[in-house]
Amino acid sequence: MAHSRTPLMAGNWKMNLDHHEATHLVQKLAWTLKDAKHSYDEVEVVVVPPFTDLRSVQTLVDGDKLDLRYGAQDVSAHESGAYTGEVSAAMLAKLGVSYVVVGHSERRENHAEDDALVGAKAKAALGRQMTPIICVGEGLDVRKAGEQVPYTLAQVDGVYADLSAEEAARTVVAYEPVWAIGTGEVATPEDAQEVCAAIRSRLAELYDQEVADAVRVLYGGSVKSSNVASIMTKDDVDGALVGGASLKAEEFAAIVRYQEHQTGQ
Ligand SMILES: O=C(CO)COP(=O)(O)O
Repeated sequence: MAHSRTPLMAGNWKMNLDHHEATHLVQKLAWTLKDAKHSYDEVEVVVVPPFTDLRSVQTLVDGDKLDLRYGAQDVSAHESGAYTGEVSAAMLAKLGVSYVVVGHSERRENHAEDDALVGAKAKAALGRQMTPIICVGEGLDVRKAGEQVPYTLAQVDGVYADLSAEEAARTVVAYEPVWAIGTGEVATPEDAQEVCAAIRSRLAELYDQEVADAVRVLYGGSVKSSNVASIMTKDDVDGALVGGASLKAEEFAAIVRYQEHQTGQ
């Protein structure tokens, strides 16, 4: 990375680990990172547990003053009211949540979320001073057709349609090619760079270069400690959104410490 954006490593636990297990994993992660003298300024570390774990994670992070932040996996686009099963941005902000994942491909697929809804969710998070991690990325058929860049940029256009430059500058984008999620099929560093760079250029077109330079663009999809360092050598990749590998403290800590195994890549 040849710029001043702080790398961000976020662990999306998906629908795994109850609040007891969450406490255990966060404690273990904090200890592992402490041993390695991890510095918060060097790499920002975020865990994204299920909603039911957030209060326990908050208590632990605040009580022990841990060097990490936490996020939620989704948020309602609505303020409050008759939306059974939904969780509002205000409720998350009250729990000290810093990040909210919006538009994950699993929500787009299983809950028919479209770009307009994802944009509204991002706006809801921003309205409570939380950072949305906006997920975009193509499926296998699109990749095979070589259409990954226009497809992903169309998602970017749709999600940012209603966001101001000030709001856009406070977002994070996660490029997660659907064919690489949970498959062990990781995109090559060049694949990741191609789309991440295109996303940044599109943000410069939609807003300006300052906004594009401020936004961190993450790669997600089968990231592990063994492949993260080479992906992180790319200029427009500012971090990773990690699924399965974030459920093991040592493995996720090794991902956070990618710089230690970056030499020679
Ligand atoms: O979907 C992902 C993170 O949001 C990626 O999941 P995996 O790392 O398990 O492939």
